[in-house]
Amino acid sequence: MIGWERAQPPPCVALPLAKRGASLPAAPSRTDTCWPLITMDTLQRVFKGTFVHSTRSCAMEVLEHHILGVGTSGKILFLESDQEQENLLQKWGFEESKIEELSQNEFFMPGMIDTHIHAPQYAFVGSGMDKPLLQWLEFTTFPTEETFSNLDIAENVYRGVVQRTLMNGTTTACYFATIHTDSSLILADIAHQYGQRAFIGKVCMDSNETYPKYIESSEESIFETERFIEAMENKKYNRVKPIITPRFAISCSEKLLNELGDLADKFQLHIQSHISESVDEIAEVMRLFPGYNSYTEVYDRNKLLTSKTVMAHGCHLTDEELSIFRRKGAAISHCPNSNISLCSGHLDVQNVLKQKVKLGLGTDVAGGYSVSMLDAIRKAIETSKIIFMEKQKRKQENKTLDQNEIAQNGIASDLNSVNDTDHDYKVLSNQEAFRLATLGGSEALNIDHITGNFEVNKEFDALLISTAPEIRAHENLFEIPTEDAVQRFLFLGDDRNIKAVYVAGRCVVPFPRND
Ligand SMILES: O=c1[nH]c(=O)c2nc[nH]c2[nH]1
Ligand SMILES: [Zn+2]
Repeated sequence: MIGWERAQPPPCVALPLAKRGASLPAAPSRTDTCWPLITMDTLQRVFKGTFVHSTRSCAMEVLEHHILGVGTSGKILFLESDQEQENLLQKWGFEESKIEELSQNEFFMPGMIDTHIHAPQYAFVGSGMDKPLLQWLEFTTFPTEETFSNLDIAENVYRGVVQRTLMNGTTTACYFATIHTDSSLILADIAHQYGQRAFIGKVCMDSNETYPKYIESSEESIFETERFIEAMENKKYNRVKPIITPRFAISCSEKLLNELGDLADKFQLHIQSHISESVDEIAEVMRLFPGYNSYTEVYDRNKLLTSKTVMAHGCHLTDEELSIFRRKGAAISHCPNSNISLCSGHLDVQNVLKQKVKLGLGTDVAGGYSVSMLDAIRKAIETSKIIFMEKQKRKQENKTLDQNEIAQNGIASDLNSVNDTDHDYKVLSNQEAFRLATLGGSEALNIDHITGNFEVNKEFDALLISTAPEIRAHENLFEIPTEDAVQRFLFLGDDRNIKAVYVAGRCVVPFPRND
């Protein structure tokens, strides 16, 4: 299997999950028409304490005094109140001593999902922050990415970015690599080796007017993308998958976009790119693609907007374009640090959610200067506050205009009237931002049937968070409501508070020692 497919309806009845680990089921006889769907899943670890996650109906659910069991498959086998402990011991046949109990200062949350990050740009993270997008690409980004034809450079930087993101709680990363197939494959190997769940995109670009040294021909781009897909298929990595990656419309011909759309369809692959990040970029796209009505249409007519597509930014998408996203089931990766750092614009998250478009968060390293998804959470909230303040200001200005008009004409025209949605605009809550960084990201990447929260049968991608001592403002922090401790972690926490990281039940941070 190349992509992460949703399970098809079962062709035959699955074995019941209960009592796994007690004894193996008899192997089916040769006359059986099909092998049972569910293989043996033995209980591997049991944790007891506080679990914080999001569901469709609740942005942040805090489950205190709960017990969670993980199977050898890496899947969550149960999550129940600890009042059920006796029943669980019986049902799953384990000893009480097997239970690993969290301290009062600890909780589990789902691993965070970075829906948009450029692995090679980790090489210059935090620099080149004084230019707008198109100049930043020309003078900082392309010259660096070009050097990734050198496999030693690639290996060095890619090891660094995988380690750093994992330590910062990114259990799933959706990576852009560079145009170089072999170094992109090294990124896949490293993600696999460290146990990070990842999409890896060999970048495609057959046009580069500003920096012509970093380019491939259309034929090369397609040939190399197929080679990349095949090599990834041969590796048979369970949790590291290829993703079709046209860089953005400016760097791709119509022919290339179209053929990449065909490839995504042929191999049923995920797709990622950039869209409507800055005003200058949109103007350039409309110049290059005069036969199209909008940036969204450029991707859509070339079959690149599907339910497995994630597009970074979308700051300037119109409601009409957002409705195409909704119809196609395509997602947006909101990268607020990058949008501010490159002065690109702000995404109105509340509007995207209102339009029911799938939405996740991304660091967009190195347009964004932080590898941490906690930073993406904070910047998403701050961006929303900026939009709120702008709307408040506009409301106030319009009120003054109205008053002046009434004074002059006895009546105010409705030219100044504030949009209804401006009146009830709500700032993004920390709970909702938490959901975007976890469950939202899994929906955006179309892997919410596998990860994103602690629902039974999903894989256990989790962070063990300790709120002590770095963010403990005073000694009795653990006496404040858990919701408050979580909020403080979201605003003040960092990798020192992330004591362990699990992907599919396997502890990947701290890194296993080689000796
Ligand atoms: O933030 C961005 N980073 C990039 O590398 C890029 N390429 C095209 N458009 C881009 N936007
Ligand atoms: Zn980007």
